Amino acid sequence: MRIAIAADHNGFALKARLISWLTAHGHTVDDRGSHTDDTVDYPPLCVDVCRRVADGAADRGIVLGGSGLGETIACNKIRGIRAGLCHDLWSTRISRGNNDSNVLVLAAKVLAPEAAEEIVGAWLSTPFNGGVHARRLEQISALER
Ligand SMILES: O=P(O)(O)OC[C@H]1O[C@@H](O)[C@H](O)[C@@H]1O
Repeated sequence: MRIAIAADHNGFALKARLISWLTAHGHTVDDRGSHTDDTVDYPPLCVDVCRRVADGAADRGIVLGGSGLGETIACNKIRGIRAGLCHDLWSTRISRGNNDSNVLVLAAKVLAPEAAEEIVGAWLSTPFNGGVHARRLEQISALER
């Protein structure tokens, strides 16, 4: 998949590790920054990744922050984005299977690097279940109109 990824100062180190993991697993990664661990505001980074997903320039997006909470709020402001903050495999599978999330948000201050890799792997491989969930997603999409 073509994956756009970004992180603020809190997620900078984990982003580098995940880029290596994603590349090793055959994905094409578009690193949207930040490129240093200097303190930065995360909303523009979220917008950049999410616009690439919404426009079709990327298949999926991954955003990393400290808690991931602000990033999730920002990402879900972008039309067409379904961003899920995932701390474990259960929520990751729900995020894909029920919510068809197209942006994964990770909390660098919560997750061990190995857990983050495991979550990314599950998120990329779990299909959307459709059915009743498609109807609910359409109800959510209607909120954007
Ligand atoms: O590190 P500081 O600037 O205190 O807070 C930024 C974090 O606040 C949270 O919403 C985000 O997860 C972001 O990473």
